[in-house]
Amino acid sequence: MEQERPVPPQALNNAAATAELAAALLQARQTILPKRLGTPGPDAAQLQAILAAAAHAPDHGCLLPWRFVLVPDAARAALGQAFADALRERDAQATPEQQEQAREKALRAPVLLLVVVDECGGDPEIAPSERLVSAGCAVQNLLLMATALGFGSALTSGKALQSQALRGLFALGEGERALCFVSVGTVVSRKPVRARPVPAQYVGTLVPGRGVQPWPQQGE
Ligand SMILES: Cc1cc2nc3c(=O)[nH]c(=O)nc-3n(C[C@H](O)[C@H](O)[C@H](O)COP(=O)(O)O)c2cc1C
Repeated sequence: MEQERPVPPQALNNAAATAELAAALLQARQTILPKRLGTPGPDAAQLQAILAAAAHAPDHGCLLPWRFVLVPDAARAALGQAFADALRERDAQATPEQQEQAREKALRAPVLLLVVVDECGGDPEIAPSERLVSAGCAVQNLLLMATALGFGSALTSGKALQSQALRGLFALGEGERALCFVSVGTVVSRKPVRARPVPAQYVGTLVPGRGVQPWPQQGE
């Protein structure tokens, strides 16, 4: 298997330019739902770059507790059937129209991946929550690389992920959990970007004796 060549340190020696580029990339990513993603999808080299980005996620214990399963065109009908079966697992009265709607969800976006996390294999000291964080980081890397290559992307979830139909189709092991799907493709249309929270909304400062106080503190 081809190893990635390490980036020479001098490639990142202009911190200001690198930060500006990183901020632009982060800010460019927004969810583009699968129904808004069309062809062309990434070519083989682009898909390789997107998938390779995941490997740069932090991974406590280097367990590689997550994996991705590509769902190519030839497997979309089977996934659609699993979605319809999952619906019937939850609702035996689901109408044929509802089942068809469920099936149709498998046909969107040129690239579709299932994210799977292994919650208990390997070192039992590494908790499921840490594995989920690692998986989240891997997914974000993948989304950012897709964005950098000019593609739109989205995560989608739903009750079908826990269904026997889907678990069976993907042959998930006992300790494995299907986290979400990742879709990638060309942006056909997009919604306006959403307002982002600012750090003051999600950052506090620990002040011994006074608990967690707002950030920034006065004078900071
Ligand atoms: C694990 C996960 C699952 C998601 N599943 C869905 C989904 O099923 N349907 C959906 O519309 N958005 C889904 N989203 C996307 C969020 O709705 C989206 O990230 C949010 O609206 C913020 O938009 P942004 O990604 O453009 O910042 C999911 C996001 C995450 C992290």
